[in-house]
Amino acid sequence: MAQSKEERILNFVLQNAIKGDPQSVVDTIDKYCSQKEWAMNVGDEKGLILDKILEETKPSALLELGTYCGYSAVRIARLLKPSACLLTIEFNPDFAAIAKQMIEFAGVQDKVKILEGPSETIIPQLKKKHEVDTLDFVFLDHWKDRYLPDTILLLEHGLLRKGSVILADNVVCPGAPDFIKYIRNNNSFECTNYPSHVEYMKVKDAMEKAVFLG
Ligand SMILES: Cc1ncccc1-c1cc(O)c2nc[nH]c(=O)c2c1
Ligand SMILES: [Mg+2]
Repeated sequence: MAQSKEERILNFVLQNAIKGDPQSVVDTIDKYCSQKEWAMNVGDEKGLILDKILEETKPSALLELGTYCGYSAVRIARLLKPSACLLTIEFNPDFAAIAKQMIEFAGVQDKVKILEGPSETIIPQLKKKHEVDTLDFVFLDHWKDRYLPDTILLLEHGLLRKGSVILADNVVCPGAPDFIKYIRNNNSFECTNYPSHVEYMKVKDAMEKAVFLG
């Protein structure tokens, strides 16, 4: 069976990165995806914005929507305190299998839990099945047309508290106009836009931070 792009990315990491070194895994994926095959990792430019917001927030309970190959899960986990936990939801089982291996190779498996399935099914289960109280940080990086409905699900299930940070990738390209319209017009959120570019490209993109005010 022909290898998938995601398998090629994983194999490049397994053969070129340093086992147990999350920074080298992040750098190796960026090297492959900027020089060999483009892939939808948050990348190094937007990754630095993610890093800065994580360092400001110092979260303990985190949720990521859209694991893909595990690039951002490794990037996030490398900055977390030992007791912190990142839950990451991935709909595609092939991507989830790649991400599991990527996360284990990076040595951050104790801080990351991959939940396989649709976000609309898993979000309502987070409190009872995954022992979540409230989330300190949420990274939206899955399907743009799920950003708004999943944000509403988080609110409806009491998963946000005063100060919870939502960070959304790709609010310019591919764009999430309904999410942006809702969140910027909702007085319960304080929004900040971070202009950037699509990973590994010169095309304009941006990230949006929305702090829940309770
Ligand atoms: C695929 C693509 N083509 C051109 C421009 C941007 C994208 C793109 C970039 C991303 O960072 C994405 N993140 C999560 N989910 C996506 O679907 C996605 C798509
Ligand atoms: Mg993205």
